[in-house]
Amino acid sequence: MFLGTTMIDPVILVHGGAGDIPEWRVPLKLHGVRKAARAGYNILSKVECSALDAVEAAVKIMEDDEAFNAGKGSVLTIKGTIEMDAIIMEGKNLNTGAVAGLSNVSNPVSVARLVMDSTPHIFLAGPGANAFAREKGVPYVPDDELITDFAREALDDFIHGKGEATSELGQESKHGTVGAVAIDRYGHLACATSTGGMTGKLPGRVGDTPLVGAGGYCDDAEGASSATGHGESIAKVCLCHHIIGLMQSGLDPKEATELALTNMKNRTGGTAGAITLSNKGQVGIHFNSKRMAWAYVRGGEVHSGINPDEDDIELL
Ligand SMILES: NC(=O)C[C@H](N)C(=O)O
Repeated sequence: MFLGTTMIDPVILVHGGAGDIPEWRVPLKLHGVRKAARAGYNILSKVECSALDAVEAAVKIMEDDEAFNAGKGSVLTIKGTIEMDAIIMEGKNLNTGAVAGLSNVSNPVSVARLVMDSTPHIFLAGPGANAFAREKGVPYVPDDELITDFAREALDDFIHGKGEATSELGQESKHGTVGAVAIDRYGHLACATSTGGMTGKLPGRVGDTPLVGAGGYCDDAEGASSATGHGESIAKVCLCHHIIGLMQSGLDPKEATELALTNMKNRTGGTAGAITLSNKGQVGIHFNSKRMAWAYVRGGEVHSGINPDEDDIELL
């Protein structure tokens, strides 16, 4: 409900993927997540702001940045092709849009938004998702323009390496899925997540990212969460829904995010990270991978980090 009065301070929190990120990629990742968080906050600062617009804008910035495994810079299937997955969700009414196996578009998150806004469905996959993007006039981008040298090298390393698709170890770790959660001044929450998946995945493989409750979940009654990491593990435990459920039983977002990730690791052996916001604007950030780039903006401050227990603060 649009109340027209300030209820809480808006917050946007983003991640740029969990993984074994090499040292030389750290500055690129931090630059990208800070830029995305600032762009999202810029939208939240407007009077007629919406958390939904803010998470879409922040994710688009990271999809356009080839330092991340989403949009341009997406990792490749074993056949050398691009198949991208994305989700967007609105906490006010649980409206959701998702796509899987998308190619030839720069911003899968915006196609997910179109699924949400202009179809009676929540999820389009494969040829249907691609045809839908064309019907909606989403600009066609040759996949060659989305494929980077890093993605090609990562696939090459994968093919000559250990031969198991991973999301957070080895070559693929040069890149990271992206995600955002936000709360606007009216108390509405939104989340969005976008990825190229895992290097060397089988064509047709769908990970956690576009699955409601796995790669993202939000409900104004509690909070919003977005995940990154080993997709099969995240999906098996419906990680984001689990986090929100733990908050419902009284944990704060930090405790809920940490406990859900520990439970996931214990049950599946996989590692991941997640970012969470409560409906009061409290932040939860945790990862059991080596690193996860994240940033959030609240008030006049931009917080960011990539190593455990890091929190750098800049003025907006
Ligand atoms: N890097 C990632 O977060 C990958 C993504 N979760 C997937 O498995 O598709």
